[in-house]
Amino acid sequence: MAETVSPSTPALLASLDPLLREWLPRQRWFAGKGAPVIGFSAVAETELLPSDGRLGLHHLLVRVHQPPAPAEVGDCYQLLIGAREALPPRLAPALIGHVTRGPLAGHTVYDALYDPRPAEVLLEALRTGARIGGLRFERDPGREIRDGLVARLLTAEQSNSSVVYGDAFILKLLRRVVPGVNPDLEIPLALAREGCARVPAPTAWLRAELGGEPYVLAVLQPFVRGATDGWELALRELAKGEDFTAEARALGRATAEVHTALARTLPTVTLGQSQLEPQVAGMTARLAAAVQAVPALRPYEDGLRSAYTALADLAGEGRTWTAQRIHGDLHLGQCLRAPSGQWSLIDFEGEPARPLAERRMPQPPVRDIAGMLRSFDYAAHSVTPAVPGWARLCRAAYCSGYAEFAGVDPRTDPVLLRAYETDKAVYEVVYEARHRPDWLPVPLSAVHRLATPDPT
Ligand SMILES: Nc1ncnc2c1ncn2[C@@H]1O[C@H](COP(=O)(O)OP(=O)(O)O)[C@@H](O)[C@H]1O
Ligand SMILES: O=P(O)(O)O[C@H]1O[C@H](CO)[C@@H](O[C@H]2O[C@H](CO)[C@@H](O)[C@H](O)[C@H]2O)[C@H](O)[C@H]1O
Repeated sequence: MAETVSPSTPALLASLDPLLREWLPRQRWFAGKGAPVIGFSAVAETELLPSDGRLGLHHLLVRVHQPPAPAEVGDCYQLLIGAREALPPRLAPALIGHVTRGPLAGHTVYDALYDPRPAEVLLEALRTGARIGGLRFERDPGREIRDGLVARLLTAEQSNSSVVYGDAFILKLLRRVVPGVNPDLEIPLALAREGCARVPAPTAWLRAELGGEPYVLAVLQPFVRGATDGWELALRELAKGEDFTAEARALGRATAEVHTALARTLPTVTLGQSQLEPQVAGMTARLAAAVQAVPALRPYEDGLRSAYTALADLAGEGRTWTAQRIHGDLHLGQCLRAPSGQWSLIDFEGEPARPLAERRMPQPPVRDIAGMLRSFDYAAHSVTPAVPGWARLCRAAYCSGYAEFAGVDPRTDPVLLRAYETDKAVYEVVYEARHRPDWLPVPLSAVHRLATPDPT
């Protein structure tokens, strides 16, 4: 079922089908690794460069069919397919396969983001505000994009794919796309409007309107040159036995700046007992599911649940909290330190596995704070021997830095903080059991601490 098919590339997807079945599940960003791929349907096919020349470029949005989900609710992925008569050896890692039938018969197809020339076609389309088929390349007219910038694909392990242009810009091409307003564009645009310098301001973006629904497909931002992410930096300092509290304090301040700007520019709501109930119910249900999935959690179940009931009790006594738009998936890896010492926060997509509507809901800012506190703990427990004292100092410095700017110290609400930290640690236990079993002791050490009613 094709919702929009450009007449210039009929049946392209059908001819790629056997190659994509083999290639797609091997991609790091493919989220459906648990079930076999049994077919595809085209959501949109757009020709960006015709394949009759030396180099063809095709933009595809494909719905992936994976049992037991019905075909029409399969995840939708964004692909950029390059087509050449022969693939130069430098592009071998990008190979998808050799096409034997259909419009690209006789061509070798590959992931075009590995190839500077097609990636530069995308930048040029953004620079000129092109409209091609259903694709809308848009830009902030107030921000300059130089032409002739050379593209290189980032090879980091990512949920999406990013291309850097001449160390001036970075384009994040979303891989699994969903209809609706994407917070990865919405939040940085809102922060830029507020003049918040902690987040690189979107310079341009790619949108599409498909079946009457809006999609955000890519976002271009200034590239922070020579940056190190917080996780790398923390591990480096730990290995040297260095103090990290000055950076932790600066990170606390940066988080507070972002939260303050978001509370000014996007809606906030008051959470009383009736609004908090579903939050607590969600935490409790996630804990129950986690205990089923990871039996090592069982001895701690009652202790962990007490973190949630303590919060529900406070709400029952009439306490209220303010919820606002937040980062939603904050950890040290989402913080970039420029050589100047300035910290930026990136990747406002939220936890990609959660539905978009949930990711866009106002939440207590402590959720981000809890994510960062967990991250200091992670760093300290990922080295041998673990250095819990290092984490304690960083956590305290981070909260102080936050309080200095926001005027509120998260430690003054220990019940709320414990509940959100517990929810994150439970999530991490499941994440590690699934993806990195060797890391399981890291969140389990926090579970041990959080399961006691008065954690320090
Ligand atoms: N503005 C930026 N400047 C420099 N590097 C960046 C910038 N934005 C992202 N990066 C780099 O790209 C990586 C992936 O970006 P991210 O938004 O986290 O993508 P994903 O959602 O795919 O994980 C980051 O870990 C960081 O190294
Ligand atoms: O960055 P993602 O959105 O893909 O987040 C997932 O992977 C993270 C690991 O890469 C994981 O983060 C956990 O490990 C980090 C160290 O590798 C640590 O800094 C985080 O605090 C910890 O939660 C994250 O939970 C997962 O969603």
